[in-house]
Amino acid sequence: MQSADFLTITDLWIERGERVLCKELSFSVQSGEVIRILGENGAGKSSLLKALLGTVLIDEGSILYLGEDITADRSNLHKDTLYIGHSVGLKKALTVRENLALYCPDVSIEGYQPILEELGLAPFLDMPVNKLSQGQARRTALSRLWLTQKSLWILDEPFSALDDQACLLLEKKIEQHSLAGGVVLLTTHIPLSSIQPRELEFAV
Ligand SMILES: Nc1ncnc2c1ncn2[C@@H]1O[C@H](COP(=O)(O)OP(=O)(O)OP(=O)(O)O)[C@@H](O)[C@H]1O
Repeated sequence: MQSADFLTITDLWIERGERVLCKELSFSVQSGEVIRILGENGAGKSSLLKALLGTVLIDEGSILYLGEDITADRSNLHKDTLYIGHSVGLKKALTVRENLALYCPDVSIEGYQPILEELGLAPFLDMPVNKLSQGQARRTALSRLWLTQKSLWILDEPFSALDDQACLLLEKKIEQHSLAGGVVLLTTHIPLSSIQPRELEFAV
């Protein structure tokens, strides 16, 4: 028996304000795929990611997750998804350690010391996020990719504010996730150097 697509998007129609962002958009995603959503500023890439998550309403169309229709109820998708959006989504008054404890309650931070060292976060664990640079805050948000186990990563501009070393580290992590059968949907305006995602042009 043929296994179901990881995601099947059919005839998606999204309007925001006065604009139609997409009409009858259909595509499917298989396990292990990395998909880069392409499009100019304002094309609707972030809106599409949010529509998949259910935080932007879709006007028409359907979304299947592993063969199950989740258009009306995304809870099964949410259980398996890690979303990191444009804003880093951290509690700014809390320290890096406190944020990680909040978002990754099941892990012992000490067990992840090597990756926190590699991400350059170890010296800042007890610093409030509002005292970090943008790149350090982005690294903190992205460390959840190492600290949690979710099959679907939805990453909106994950490379922004990162230096070359952190970009490479993130690309390597995305590649490992896909080799392990995970799925990554991402947007980025930054050229990628070591991974070649499937590209999905987003335009009306
Ligand atoms: N909260 C909102 N309410 C109404 N319209 C919005 C809202 N957020 C974004 N839009 C509109 O939706 C359209 C698509 O925006 P979106 O952020 O999805 O584009 P994008 O392709 O991700 O852009 P960028 O590359 O600049 O990040 C834009 O016309 C924008 O003005």
